[in-house]
Amino acid sequence: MIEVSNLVKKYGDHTAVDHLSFQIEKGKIYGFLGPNGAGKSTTMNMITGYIASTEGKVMIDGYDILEEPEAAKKCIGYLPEMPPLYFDMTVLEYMKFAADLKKIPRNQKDKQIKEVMDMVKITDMKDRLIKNLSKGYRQRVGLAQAILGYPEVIILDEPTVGLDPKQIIEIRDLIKGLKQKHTVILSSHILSEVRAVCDYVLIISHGKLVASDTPDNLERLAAGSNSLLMKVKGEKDTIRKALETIEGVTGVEMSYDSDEKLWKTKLSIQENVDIREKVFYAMAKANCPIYEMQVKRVSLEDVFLELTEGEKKSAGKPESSQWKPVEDRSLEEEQTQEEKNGEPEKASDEKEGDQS
Ligand SMILES: Nc1ncnc2c1ncn2[C@@H]1O[C@H](COP(=O)(O)OP(=O)(O)OP(=O)(O)O)[C@@H](O)[C@H]1O
Repeated sequence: MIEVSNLVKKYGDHTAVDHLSFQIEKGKIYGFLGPNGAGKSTTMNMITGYIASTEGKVMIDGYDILEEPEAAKKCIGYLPEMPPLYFDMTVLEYMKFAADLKKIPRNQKDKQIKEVMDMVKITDMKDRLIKNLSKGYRQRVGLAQAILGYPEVIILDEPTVGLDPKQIIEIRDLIKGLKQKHTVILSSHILSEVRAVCDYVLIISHGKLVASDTPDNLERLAAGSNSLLMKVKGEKDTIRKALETIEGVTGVEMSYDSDEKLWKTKLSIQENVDIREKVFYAMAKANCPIYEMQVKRVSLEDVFLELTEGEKKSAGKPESSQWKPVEDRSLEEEQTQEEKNGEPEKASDEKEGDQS
């Protein structure tokens, strides 16, 4: 359906997207996941033909987005990060305007507008000016224009950003419903969103694709680092020896908690092996009572944190997950870069004409 090959976008010296290649198959929801500034919006803007790539190719249903933009764009509905809405139009006026831009045949126009407005539940708001809508409703209107024309692929850039929890749930449900008839690609820096909505995840960091798989497989792949955390009373060597003989244990780390007078013990264990019972009997046999035992499974969050934690580390597997919250990253720094390299891009309203 979509084939992205060796896609590169440079803003001056800064490489925002760095040789990205991936394929999107029909009928699934894909999550494009990465911290702020990872290059998600830039990639989506290139896939949808909003901006040109520096290198590489995007094919949509066999059409090159730059060489045959009209045919390629017919297959795509796009909700950019800043929905291109005209605030002085009513919802219905805007929907008609969007339908005209998409060249929806006259005999289908009213029917489709009604269907789509019903689908995203904005019919009650049809006569309201867009500037008087809440952010959640504006997002629905943006989503509605993306769905109009029933394109095969719907691309949503951070569709729930800035919404309240109730609106987030509603928009997520709407997105899940789209899967029946469309392929959906959504970008997000929110893991729980991707976990809740997507069948397949593409993790991007510093413009590079660092992992792509189903959420379950990503967790399973990283599950080699599953571990069992314990607090045990007894002699260090006795505990260690007893634990090391247990089948499935691949490593034992111990540190003494002098307050509790217990050994804090971390067992590395093989994937899919439950050794709790063996550990219990081994410790009982060694006369070393267990005070606490907890299995620590790798979550998608751990995978994400490991993969996106730093450019230097992203090639290998970092030891820890000292994630710097994305909100803390220096926006100022990015803006300076933007100003420095200053490749002029159109304002969001000007991009309206490109929506198809
Ligand atoms: N027009 C531009 N000029 C210069 N640099 C840009 C421009 N647009 C984006 N960048 C830079 O490219 C990098 C990737 O930005 P992009 O917006 O694609 O990231 P993102 O993953 O979508 O992040 P966010 O979630 O914050 O939108 C950032 O460092 C950003 O500052």
